[in-house]
Amino acid sequence: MSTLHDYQETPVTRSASEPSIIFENVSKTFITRQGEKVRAVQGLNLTVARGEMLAIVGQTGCGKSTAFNMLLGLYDATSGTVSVQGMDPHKDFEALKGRIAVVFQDGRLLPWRTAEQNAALGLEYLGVPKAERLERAREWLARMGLEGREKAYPYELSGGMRQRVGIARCFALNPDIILCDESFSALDELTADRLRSEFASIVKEEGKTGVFITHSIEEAVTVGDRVAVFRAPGHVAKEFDVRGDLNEAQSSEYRQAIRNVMSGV
Ligand SMILES: Nc1ncnc2c1ncn2[C@@H]1O[C@H](COP(=O)(O)OP(=O)(O)OP(=O)(O)O)[C@@H](O)[C@H]1O
Repeated sequence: MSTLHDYQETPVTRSASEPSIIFENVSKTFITRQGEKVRAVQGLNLTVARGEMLAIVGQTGCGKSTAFNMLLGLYDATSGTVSVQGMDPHKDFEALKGRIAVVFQDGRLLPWRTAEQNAALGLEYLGVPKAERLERAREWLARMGLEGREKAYPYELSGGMRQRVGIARCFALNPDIILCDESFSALDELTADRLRSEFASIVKEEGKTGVFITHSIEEAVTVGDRVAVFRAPGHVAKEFDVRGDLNEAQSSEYRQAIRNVMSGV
């Protein structure tokens, strides 16, 4: 008998306890240079509660990045509503600055800056004074195990260390929401495993809301409290509640169920 828990979507409410992120019947259509319409996202309904980590998994081209870019305010929805902490991320871009931080795949470090200067970059954009931003950057570098490497340049660091600097930069901002797009996929498996669990623990300890985009079912089940399986064009085919410690048999059952939904079985 199956032990899997399907996620029951709670009705969208507008209150103090309203979810941190809401997609309500969202669609995004691109017009190509040849004038063709591409429906990247269609009928997307999704909520992320405050303090929750949602993993989004789906095959290439199913609309994950488009949804992610709408959260960042880089794209406006063609129809429907995207709400981040009660604001429209596209229209209220300035107001949301500093509240959302992104961990990119390769750390996206500036090669001419030291680890601490890179970790302080987000705070610099927000206008935080130099002494304060470097102090916060150093605190987070230490927390990420990089004490003593503050003055190192990116070329002197391993891929895993560079990603740690990227994570330190993200947390130094003290954002409410953390977004990750394939953040650990460029690392070797062991380094990725370690960093992924450390990252997930810090997100929890700090009470942040997280959205984690990945192609990897394994990663989605490990990192997420909940896994939303996307299918093209950009909608949630099914959600799975995976919070709590899963034993190997349960984890394997979830992975298989997610694989089936991803591939449309
Ligand atoms: N700027 C754009 N102009 C036209 N079409 C686009 C644009 N961005 C994305 N698309 C199309 O929208 C669809 C969804 O793309 P998207 O990048 O969101 O998928 P994805 O799930 O993130 O894929 P991947 O996992 O490969 O990054 C694809 O068919 C893609 O070709």
